[in-house]
Amino acid sequence: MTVAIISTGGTISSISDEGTGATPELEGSYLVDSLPVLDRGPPIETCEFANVPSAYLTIEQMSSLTEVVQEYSRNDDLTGIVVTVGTDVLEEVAYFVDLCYGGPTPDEYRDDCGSRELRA
Ligand SMILES: NC(=O)C[C@H](N)C(=O)O
Repeated sequence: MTVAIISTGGTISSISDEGTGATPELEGSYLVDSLPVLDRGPPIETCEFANVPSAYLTIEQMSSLTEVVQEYSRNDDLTGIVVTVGTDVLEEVAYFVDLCYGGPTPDEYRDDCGSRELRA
């Protein structure tokens, strides 16, 4: 069973630049490769959805993100779907996708596989 990680940008995907500050440039696959603890978990498939500060996500992009989540949720080979989003509008994106998703929701929430490291 595989976990899909859909990356959208935010500080977690950013590198520091003295002139422009933090700019999202790192892909989700880089984030996964940066966390060796994830090797202990299920295989991971990454989806580079966007690479923007979260406040730059448009309604259209959030709608597309919902469609991507819906598409992944139809894949029986997946055991989980993770969306990485910047913290500025994290709640708004989660609320939007939750309202528009309409698919099955997890019946179990787990706190393992390096999620503490991811939160850090
Ligand atoms: N911590 C963050 O990710 C903040 C960032 N400005 C964003 O929401 O994209």
